[in-house]
Amino acid sequence: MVNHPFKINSLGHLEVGGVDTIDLAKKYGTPLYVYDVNLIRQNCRSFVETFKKVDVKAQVAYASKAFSSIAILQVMKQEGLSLDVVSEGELYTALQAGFPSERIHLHGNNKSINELKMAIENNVGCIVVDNFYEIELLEMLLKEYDTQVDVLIRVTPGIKSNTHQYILTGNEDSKFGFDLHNGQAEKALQQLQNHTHIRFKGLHCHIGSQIFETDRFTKTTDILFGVLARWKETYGFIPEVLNLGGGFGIKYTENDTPLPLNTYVEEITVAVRNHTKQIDIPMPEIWIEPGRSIVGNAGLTLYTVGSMKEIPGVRNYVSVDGGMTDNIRPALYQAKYEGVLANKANQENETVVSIAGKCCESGDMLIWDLPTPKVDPGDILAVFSTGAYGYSMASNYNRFSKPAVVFVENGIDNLVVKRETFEDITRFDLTYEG
Ligand SMILES: Cc1ncc(COP(=O)(O)O)c(C=O)c1O
Ligand SMILES: N[C@@H](CCCC[NH3+])C(=O)O
Repeated sequence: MVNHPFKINSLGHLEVGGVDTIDLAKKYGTPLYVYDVNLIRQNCRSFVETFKKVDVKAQVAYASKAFSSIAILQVMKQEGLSLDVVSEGELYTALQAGFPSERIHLHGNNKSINELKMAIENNVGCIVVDNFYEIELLEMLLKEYDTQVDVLIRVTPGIKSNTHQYILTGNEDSKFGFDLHNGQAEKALQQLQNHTHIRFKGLHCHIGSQIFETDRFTKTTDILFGVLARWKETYGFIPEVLNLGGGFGIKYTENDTPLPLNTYVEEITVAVRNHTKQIDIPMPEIWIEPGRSIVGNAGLTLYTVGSMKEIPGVRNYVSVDGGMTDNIRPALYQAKYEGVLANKANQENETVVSIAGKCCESGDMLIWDLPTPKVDPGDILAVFSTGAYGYSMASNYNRFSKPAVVFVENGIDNLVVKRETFEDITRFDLTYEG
């Protein structure tokens, strides 16, 4: 019944990391994000250990946009990962978590002077340069600081993947990166090679998110190496680093059939190794940037069921105490989720309901057509695979407060992000007397 990596305990309740979710709901309230830290660690280790097994120098950079908080970044640090940040806020959080700055990579298609300064002042390991304006800013700042930085350039290979249009990034018509085919990437190379303040290390490319086919990644390496072969001949350029981004798909519903994480690493490595042999260059370091595949399936959200509306012959709406404010993905990408009544996890399904949120929007739906046992007010609904892009994309729409986040590991639960209070909601508001 629970086709996700969680157990049902002897009380018939859903259990995460050895802790009863009903106890968690009572202790911390709902909505509540719950993470199985052991699963997060397993996901990290799948990537790291596979790179070791195939004997490739690598960095696995957790894409912190998927879920950033001090506690999760401490876990990533413990696991020896690197980190992808895309803003001052994400960088600040990483520094607060004590994350080693030399393993932090700064991204962004419109980095501000302040972001670049913060990165330089904190000696981040790498800046992934996205456009010509950024090159100008970076040159100016590095001269001012009289220092050097490692740089990759982000390129768009012109590849389409089978995913939602909003989470495609490697196509030609993208706001990200230098186009590989129209000469932009080559012009960037000419500007950066042999630069006095920029140590130009190689290429970065991220083709999109929630991708299941490894052939999209191998096709990307074909395209990159087509260009690298030419750059070797023309400019003598040999990349030290190749960053192939993240985007490895996870299971949200039974229709998703993700590959084991090691498969992506193995196939990417084979493709890169073959190409390096063909064009006779040393194997570069391979960097990847998984976000969703590290935290997505390790997280779930608990809600309390409230009102219900039955429209005979049409639909049964069941409303919960959260919604698009804690999970925007169904409204934004028509994303599908599965869930169970956590307090009735071993009962037979006997009805089909649609789970509505509390916001004043008809589109505020979390799940359409979920088979469940008989639903009663007060039941606890667990929605699976909400660990990525749930909390990080949460909002205060309708002035709902953002939920708390709890980590569970080896039967012990820890609050790692507090629930927002009403005072938090109004903390920036100033009075106006007219
Ligand atoms: C540059 C970059 N790297 C990594 C990621 C992480 O993607 P995912 O969470 O799908 O692994 C993203 C998001 O799509 C991204 O834009
Ligand atoms: N936020 C998106 C993915 C975009 C990732 C960043 N490029 C999601 O929820 O699927």
